[in-house]
Amino acid sequence: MLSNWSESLPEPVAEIPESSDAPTFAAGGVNRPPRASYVPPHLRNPHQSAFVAPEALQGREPAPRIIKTGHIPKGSSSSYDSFEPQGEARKGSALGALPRATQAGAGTRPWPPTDSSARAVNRRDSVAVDANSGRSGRNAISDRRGRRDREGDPFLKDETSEAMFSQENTGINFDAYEDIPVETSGDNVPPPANTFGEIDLGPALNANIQRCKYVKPTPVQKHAIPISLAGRDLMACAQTGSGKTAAFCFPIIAGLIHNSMRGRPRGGRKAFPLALILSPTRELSCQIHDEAKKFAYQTGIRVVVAYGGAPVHHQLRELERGVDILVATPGRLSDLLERARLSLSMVRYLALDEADRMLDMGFEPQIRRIVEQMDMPPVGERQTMLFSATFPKEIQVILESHFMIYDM
Ligand SMILES: Nc1ncnc2c1ncn2[C@@H]1O[C@H](COP(=O)(O)OP(=O)(O)OP(=O)(O)O)[C@@H](O)[C@H]1O
Repeated sequence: MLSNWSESLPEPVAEIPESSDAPTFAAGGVNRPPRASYVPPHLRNPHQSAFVAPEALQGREPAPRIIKTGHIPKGSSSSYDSFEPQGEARKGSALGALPRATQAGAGTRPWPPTDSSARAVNRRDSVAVDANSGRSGRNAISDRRGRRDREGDPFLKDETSEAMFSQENTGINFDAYEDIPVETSGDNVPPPANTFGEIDLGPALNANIQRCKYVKPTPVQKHAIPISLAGRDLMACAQTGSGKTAAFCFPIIAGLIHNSMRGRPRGGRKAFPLALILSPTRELSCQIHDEAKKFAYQTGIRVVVAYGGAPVHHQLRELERGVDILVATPGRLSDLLERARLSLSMVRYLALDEADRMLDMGFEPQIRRIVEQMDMPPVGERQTMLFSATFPKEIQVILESHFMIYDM
C-alpha cells in the first residue's frame, strides 16, 4: 500500500526547455504536453512529505518565507481605477468596462480601497473613468456576457472525477504550512488575511474559490494577496506547490474585474493583454493557464497561453480572439513581440513566476528586453509581482539592480 500520495506519481520526466527539439504541441488545450509528465520538484522525492519546509524535515526551525513589498503608492486613490491607453492602443473601440462588482456580504467596502495603501497609479495621462458609463462600456459588458456563454467550463473534468479535485488528493498538507514563519519587509505592509472572506475579491472570484474547494489561504496567499490588492509591488520567496499561482492570479483577476479598461482596440491583428504572467517552461505555463481559467471562470476575463516548441499560428489565432491575461514563456513572448502581433502597452499587471529558474535557464536577456525595451508601462504605472522558490543574494541583486522591475 502506498504510504504517501507522491508514491503514486509517475516517474518524473525531465522538463523540456522551449529551445529543445521536443515534439510540437498546439496551444489552448489542443495537443498539450501531457500534464501527467509534470511533477513539481518538491514531489519528486517520494520519501519526503510534500509541502513541508525542508528545514522542518531536518528538525530545524523552518526559515521564514520572505515577502518584500514595494513602495506605498502615492496620490489619490481615485486614479486607481483609471487607465488611459497610449499610442496605438488609443485607437479602436473599448473593451473593458465591467460593472463595478458589488461585494456579496462585504457591505459598503469601497473599491478601490480608500486606505492609505491604496494604489495611486499616478499615470501622467490617466483620467478617472466611470465603469458604468458610456456606450462602449455597455458594449463591452454584452461582449463579455456573450463570451461567458461560449466559455468552456474549466471545472468540468474535475466535476466528473470529483476525487481529482478534492484537496486531500492534491497531496498538500496545508496545515503543515501554518507553522512556517513569513517575514515581510517594506513600509506599512498590509496585514495578512487569515480567510478568503477577509479579502475583497468580489463575488465571481469568491464563487470560483469555492468551486476550487479552497477553504483558507495558504501562507503565501495570506500575505501576498492583501499586499497586491493594495496596489503594492511584491517580491515573494515561496517554494513550489505553496499556492503561488492563486497568490498572483487573484489580485490580477480582482483588479481587472473592478477596474475599467477603456479604449482597448478590438478586432485587429495585434493583441493588447492587460496582464502578463511570465513563467520559465511550457509545462508551468500550461499549468498556470489551467488554474487561471478556473479562477477567471464566468468573469468575462479571457486567459491565453503562449509557449515555445509549438506552432505559433494557433497561438496567434487565440490572441486574435482577445486576451486579458497572457501566460507566456519569455522566448515565445519575444517572438510574438517581434512579429508585432502583441503589444504590452496596456499591461497593468506583470507577474514573474519561478524567477530564479528563468534566470538559471538563461532568459535574462529576453526578460530584460521585455521589461525594459518594449512598450510595457514602466515601474509605477504597472504593478509587479515576482515569485521565486529561492532567493539567493545574487538573484536579488540582479533583479533589484538590473531589472526595472520594482517600485522598491
Ligand atoms: N488555498 C488553497 N487551498 C487548497 N488548495 C490550494 C490552495 N491554493 C492552492 N491550492 C492547490 O495547491 C496546489 C499547488 O498550488 P500551486 O500550483 O498554485 O502552487 P505553486 O506554488 O504555483 O506551485 P508550482 O510552482 O509547482 O506551480 C494546486 O493543486 C492548487 O490548486
